[in-house]
Amino acid sequence: MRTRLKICCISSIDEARLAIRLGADALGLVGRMPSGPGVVADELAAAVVRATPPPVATFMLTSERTVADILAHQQRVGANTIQLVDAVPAGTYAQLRDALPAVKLVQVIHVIDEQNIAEALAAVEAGADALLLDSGNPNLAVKELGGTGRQHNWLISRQIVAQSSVPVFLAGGLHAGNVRQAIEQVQPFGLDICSGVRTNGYLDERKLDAFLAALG
Ligand SMILES: O=C(O)c1ccccc1N[C@@H]1O[C@H](COP(=O)(O)O)[C@@H](O)[C@H]1O
Repeated sequence: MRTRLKICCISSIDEARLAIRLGADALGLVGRMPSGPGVVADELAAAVVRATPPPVATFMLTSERTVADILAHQQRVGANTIQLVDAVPAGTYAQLRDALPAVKLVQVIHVIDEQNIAEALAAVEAGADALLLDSGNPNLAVKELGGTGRQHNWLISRQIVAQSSVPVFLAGGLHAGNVRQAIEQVQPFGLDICSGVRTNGYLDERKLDAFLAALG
């Protein structure tokens, strides 16, 4: 099966159109975060969502952790997928699903050590529709919740993919030079990339072309 591609940190409608033209299956729109280079205003994220045709998916990245705040963020942006970049309390997925039955829920797991395998499987058990394995560190005083440009331990990611009953995206420091190895080693459902296809913060057509060529 073809490895799906999500292009993250979309910062304009032009970037969205470029990503779609080159074959993106999904676009990522980064909401308010404690750190990271990809944040955009909710109004801009909402405009990108409105300009994105099906079947391209729109992922709203949220660092909110209460159901009320996540729902409020979703109402401002209108994306069809919520990407939870931080851990959420038990019961959150069920409450979100009741409120937004058509919206998919993707839980980010920041892969630091083998304990993250149990964390990932618990998120699946609790009702996440998909997992996204990234390289942040939510334990820092100023949390890193993604957009690090760093690769993590893919041996752990491979174990999560092997044991997950839902699709798993791989993120974190991907670029044209390591994407082939990422696919072979981790065997994810999809790839998620931000800094590896950007120059000075802007989506770079040549880097994206090179990434896609390496993807095969
Ligand atoms: O990009 C950000 O600013 C960001 C901030 C907080 C959470 C997630 C963020 N972006 C996501 O991080 C992954 C990995 O980025 P990279 O490829 O390592 O630069 C990216 O795909 C976005 O989903």
